[in-house]
Amino acid sequence: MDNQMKNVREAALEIIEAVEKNQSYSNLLLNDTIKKYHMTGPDAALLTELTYGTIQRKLTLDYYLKPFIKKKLEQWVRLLLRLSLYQMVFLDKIPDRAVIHQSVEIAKKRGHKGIAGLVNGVLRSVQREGVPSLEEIKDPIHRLSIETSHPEWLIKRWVHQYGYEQTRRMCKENLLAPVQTARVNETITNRREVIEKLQSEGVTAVPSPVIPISIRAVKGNLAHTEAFRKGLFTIQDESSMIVAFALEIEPGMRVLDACAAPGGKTTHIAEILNHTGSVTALDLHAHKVNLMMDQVKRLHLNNVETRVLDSRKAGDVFEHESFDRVLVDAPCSGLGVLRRKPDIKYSKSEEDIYSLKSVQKDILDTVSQLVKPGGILVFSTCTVDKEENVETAAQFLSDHAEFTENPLNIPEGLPIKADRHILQVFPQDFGGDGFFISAFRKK
Ligand SMILES: C[S@@+](CC[C@H](N)C(=O)[O-])C[C@H]1O[C@@H](n2cnc3c(N)ncnc32)[C@H](O)[C@@H]1O
Repeated sequence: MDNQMKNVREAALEIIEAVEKNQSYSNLLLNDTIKKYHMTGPDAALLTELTYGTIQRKLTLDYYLKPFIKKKLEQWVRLLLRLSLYQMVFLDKIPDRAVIHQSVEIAKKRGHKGIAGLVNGVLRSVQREGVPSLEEIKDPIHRLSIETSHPEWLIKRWVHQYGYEQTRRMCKENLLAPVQTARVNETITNRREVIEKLQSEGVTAVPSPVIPISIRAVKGNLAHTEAFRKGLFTIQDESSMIVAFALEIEPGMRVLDACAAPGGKTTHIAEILNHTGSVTALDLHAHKVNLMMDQVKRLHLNNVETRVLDSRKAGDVFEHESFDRVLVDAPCSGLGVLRRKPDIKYSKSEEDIYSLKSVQKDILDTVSQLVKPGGILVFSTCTVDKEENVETAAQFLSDHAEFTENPLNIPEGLPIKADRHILQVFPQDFGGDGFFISAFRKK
């Protein structure tokens, strides 16, 4: 057990280092590491907690460590201290002396006796003296930035867009682990059957109070079940599930999903079509299109056609005005999914937001030509930034007189309301991702 725990911490340190060097995203590295070391239940859970927690709390941890670090440290030593402090300050289940012992062992193994002594000294001083108080930070923006570990530019931007209180609630929510939710595949089963089947496999799930086709996992991992392998559901965030409702799909329709991989919304649309009509699913990357095909097969769907294509070229490939519905679930900054991908908050910049906005505009301009008269175009993102969301949607309407606002059709159980054709979901609204949805109808 002791040895296993040490391995988990070393693995966590490796992931945090790779993320810090921008080598990959934390969620991808975490999955790869769990597979590589064949980690099971408790070890995988601890690795996830340590990795996400340390990344999520980076700015707070650095603030806490600052008074105890007197000289320049090698990067891995600083990260080891961050990882150790996360356990000492934010986790109750591991005694401080165990954390310090494990960290010193890692320092000895990777470095030398001197580094082990330094790690031991810093952590023992923190244990003795306690971490500095956040109350010492007078500026409210800077304090919120350190307290919730979001960069100051982002806090300023959100306060400007949504006010201080909404920003504070969003930043706090971004530190919590999201509940695992799944969309029931109603072409072959229903919510009650899925919940019973999961129960027989030792996984407890309950019906979602906000989305009629969603279940929420209470105990166990939905991904590791036979019910999942057999295609009874798709693991998907509840905010993402709202998008297909906004498309107002009817049987027999021809639908284009312009940015489709990994296929969460494509398969939802195909399920609503229930073996009628068709969904044409485009994505820029061949490997992602392959992943999408795996999902289509797993869910036993027969009405999805995939294609590797830059949707900015879709106007040359498909007949104009030939789709009843077009979805642009656009590439975006991802600032609505910081609970799942905490590293995004440190890697994205304001320039990224403006360049993504320009890609979003180009995709919308092209694929809007493919919408039939009377058809609906939905534009969605998993971000909360106004520039990428309401601004892109407003610009689209002002550039395209042939489109008008289409009032949003969303599930009644949601505790939030659309503002005519626009819906901004915040992570704190009902525990779903931060998400934006807008709908337009071609005149
Ligand atoms: C937000 S994700 C889509 C998520 C997907 N709709 C789902 O629900 O699973 C955006 C996708 O757009 C793809 N993409 C980015 N630029 C594109 C372009 N110009 N044409 C087509 N796909 C693009 C990315 O590869 C990425 O898979």
